[in-house]
Amino acid sequence: MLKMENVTYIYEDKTVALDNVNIDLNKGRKIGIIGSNGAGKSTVFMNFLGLFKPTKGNIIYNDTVLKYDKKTLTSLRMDVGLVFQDPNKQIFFSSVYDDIAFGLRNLKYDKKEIDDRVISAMGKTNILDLKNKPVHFLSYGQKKNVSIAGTVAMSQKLILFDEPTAGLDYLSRENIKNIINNIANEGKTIVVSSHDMNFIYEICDYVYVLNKGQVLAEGEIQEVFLKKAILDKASLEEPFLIKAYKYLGKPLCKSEKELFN
Ligand SMILES: Nc1ncnc2c1ncn2[C@@H]1O[C@H](COP(=O)(O)OP(=O)(O)OP(=O)(O)O)[C@@H](O)[C@H]1O
Repeated sequence: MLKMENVTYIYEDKTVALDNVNIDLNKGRKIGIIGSNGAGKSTVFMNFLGLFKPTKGNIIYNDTVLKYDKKTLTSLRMDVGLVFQDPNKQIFFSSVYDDIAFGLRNLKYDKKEIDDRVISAMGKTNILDLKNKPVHFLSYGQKKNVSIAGTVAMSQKLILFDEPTAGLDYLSRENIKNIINNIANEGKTIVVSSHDMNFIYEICDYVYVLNKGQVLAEGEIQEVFLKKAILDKASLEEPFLIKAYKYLGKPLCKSEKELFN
């Protein structure tokens, strides 16, 4: 549904954040966009969301060059959602229910539809017990789930996750993994930007490696992560499961569960 063709993006101060980048979000169901600080990941998301317009090149949306008129951008918003890295930037309302319902109310869905969707999104993100809780009492991890629920309720075809595991403990991280897998199993496309190589390796099936605004490599997840030279060049660490395979002679597994069972 979305592609980036030869996109260069230059900020006002002349920083070249993206340099002739090609990314095709049809290449996987769960796509990782990885790169060290400043590699250009957020700028990629902003361009895919239509919030930034490429300096050169095009965003291709449903096989045509993205136009930036109100009608096309509204359609893009209905198809593409974003889960912010920091849930505090995404949550506006004081009640969990109202916050998740916000986008749906904006689109003027009827009350029953809103209720069904909010409850379903809360179920999918394991926060049904928080329904009546004021947002300011929630922990960071719980707020993260609320912000994901708000996006899940919109039921967009493609969801971008910006650093979904930042600031989360082991259990919350596992919870996010399950949520993402369940959403992908419903037929949605997930795009995850992250520094957390273990998470990306376990969750994604296809990956783009960004380095200094350029795509350094792309491919099936194991194929890319087995090439240490690429990870070194992009200043990224090898995931634990790749290390176990390469240096400890263990089988090449996609999850810790697989390795230890
Ligand atoms: N508003 C801005 N004005 C000027 N330069 C910017 C702006 N925003 C980002 N940049 C620069 O663009 C480049 C890419 O930044 P971007 O935020 O896309 O990287 P990132 O991969 O998301 O980094 P991080 O992992 O640290 O969030 C960096 O050199 C950054 O300093």
